[in-house]
Amino acid sequence: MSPSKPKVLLLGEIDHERSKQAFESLSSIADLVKPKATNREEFLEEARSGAFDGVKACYRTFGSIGITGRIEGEVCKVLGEKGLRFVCHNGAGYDQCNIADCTANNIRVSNVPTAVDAATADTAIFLMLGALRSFNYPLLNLRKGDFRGKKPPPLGHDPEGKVLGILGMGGIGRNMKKKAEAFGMKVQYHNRNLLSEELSGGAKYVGFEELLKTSDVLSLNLPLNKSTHHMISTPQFEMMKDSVVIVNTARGAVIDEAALVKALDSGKVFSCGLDVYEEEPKIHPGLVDNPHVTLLPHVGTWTVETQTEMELWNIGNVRAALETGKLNSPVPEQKDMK
Ligand SMILES: O=CC(=O)O
Repeated sequence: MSPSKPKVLLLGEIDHERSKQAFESLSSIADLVKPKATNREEFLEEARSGAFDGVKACYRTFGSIGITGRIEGEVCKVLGEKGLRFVCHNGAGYDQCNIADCTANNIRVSNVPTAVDAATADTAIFLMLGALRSFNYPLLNLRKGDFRGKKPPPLGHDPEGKVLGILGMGGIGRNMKKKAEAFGMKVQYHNRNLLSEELSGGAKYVGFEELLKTSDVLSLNLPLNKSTHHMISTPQFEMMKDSVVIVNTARGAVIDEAALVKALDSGKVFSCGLDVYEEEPKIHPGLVDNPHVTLLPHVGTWTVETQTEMELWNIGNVRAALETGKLNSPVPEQKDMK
């Protein structure tokens, strides 16, 4: 008798034709299963009932948090006991997964770097220009049939000659750096590690406080974890230049949203461009009601090309897990996991 195939659990949807086919092709080496559950309680019940016995790897999407809740605690324990060894997260930011809980249950986690870089950096540039130029205000007025608004739109600022401070110089930060230079900006960065000259592309490395004190625009391009939660709050805003512009395409909770609203209201922050929020899909009323800020609903990677590449990359992680027992892009916290 041939040994039974392992199972792959699909949490969320695969949307694009090429990736649907790539996922289906895994059926030659694994049985592909989906949950019936629609919330965490039902999901745990389904797992305990044996429906996921033999699941070795799972492919999960950002939206699947609606089915499972965060990948932490009981979910890790129950799935780990049932044999789950790999969680392949389709996204760069994997803050929905508690890596310590996964490690404790012998579950390895991967994310999707690189494929997200260009589209997220494009979004950051859009938000930066929108915020610098205060484009949202005239956009709103025009749509209300009030061409430039009763009051003329506030004058914006040119990117040319301004200093862009990038906090987190990974793939997205580096991609944004190149694009910002095309607008005549000078780029400096702060990162956990100093980058080689080749990787930094000549951007100046500065300490965290110097970045805050000397940047005209501050862009957040770093992951959310315990040490970056509310990294930007009132004391940090106080250190910044007057009329600074803030751009966030990383994760909302890197900024203390209430402190940002206060800094906008006091004029310390000229404007901001945000794609991410502390409690998505809720947004602080002080942001929604402010006509001058540029807001997007977490669509940084929302293009056909990028979504397809992300799905394919994530399927590549599932395949590698099944065929070699290793993930192509394990999360850094687990790089040394035996
Ligand atoms: O938010 C998008 C991602 O983490 O890839």
